[in-house]
Amino acid sequence: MDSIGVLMPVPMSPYLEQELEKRFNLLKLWTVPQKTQFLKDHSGSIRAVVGNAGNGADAELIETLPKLEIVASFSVGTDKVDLNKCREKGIRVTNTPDVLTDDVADLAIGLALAVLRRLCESDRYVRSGQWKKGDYKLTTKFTGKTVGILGLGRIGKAVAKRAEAFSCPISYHSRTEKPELKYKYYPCVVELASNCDILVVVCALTEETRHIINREVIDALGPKGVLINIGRGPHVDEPELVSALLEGRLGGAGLDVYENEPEVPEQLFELENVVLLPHVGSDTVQTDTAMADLVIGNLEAHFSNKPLLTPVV
Ligand SMILES: O=CC(=O)O
Repeated sequence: MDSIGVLMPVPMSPYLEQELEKRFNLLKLWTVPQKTQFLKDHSGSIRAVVGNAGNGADAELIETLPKLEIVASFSVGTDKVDLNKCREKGIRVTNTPDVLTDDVADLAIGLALAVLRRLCESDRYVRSGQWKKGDYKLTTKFTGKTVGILGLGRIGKAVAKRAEAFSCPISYHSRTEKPELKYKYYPCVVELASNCDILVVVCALTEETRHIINREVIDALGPKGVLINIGRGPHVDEPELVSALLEGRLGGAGLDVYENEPEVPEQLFELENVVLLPHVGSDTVQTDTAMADLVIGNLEAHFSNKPLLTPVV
């Protein structure tokens, strides 16, 4: 398979690069200065693109690569891949579900604890020597808080399971009710937000879920409510979130994702009821390896005419 051109637009995992290089002709687009010319020069040999949560394969890239057969995303979300264009052209698409579920769900709970118990702020309190002048203030209990989950797929269910261990009543909103689950279903997001203390956003980003967290939902969550976003930045109307936090209309937020990554609204930097992470939901050594192995498994299956391991298209 070493003559097969595999295009990687951005760096994502040294282990993945190393393993791809052992098997394919890996073309690292970020290392070349003249990207358009490079793509033209290699358009006859590039048969696969390996994208990620930030850089997938848009219609323009797909059109540039006439020999493209598969987009193997190093991510569970495929919102940066033009799925319709892929369907139209018979290009296969794969992602990396399941292997990252635990890490992302763990992080959701970590963010909720960090916001309510002010973990980052109290860490800064110790480091800056302020403890010597007096005790840190009281914070808010997490155990028993009502957790609302927006999107009860694999990761949503894993968040629910973890939150249950903290005695949190669970409710959710998703496109359809899941009667086999014992959690309370709300057919509308505003209702879910009005009836929970912590709202965790974990659904897929689609045209229907873009800005699903708007002013009405934020106000329904209210001055004691906490928003946790481990889904995608564009799920949230970010200027509305920022003004709600600045005006005290929302109790707090734990964010791993933003509308224009890596840009983060600077007004949030001063707020101690906000915890900001740089989109690291699945970024552990163990999961990086498992995701990379899945990307390679999908590419090897495709180029040996075997069924894909985790097909999306
Ligand atoms: O954001 C990360 C992913 O989609 O895997």
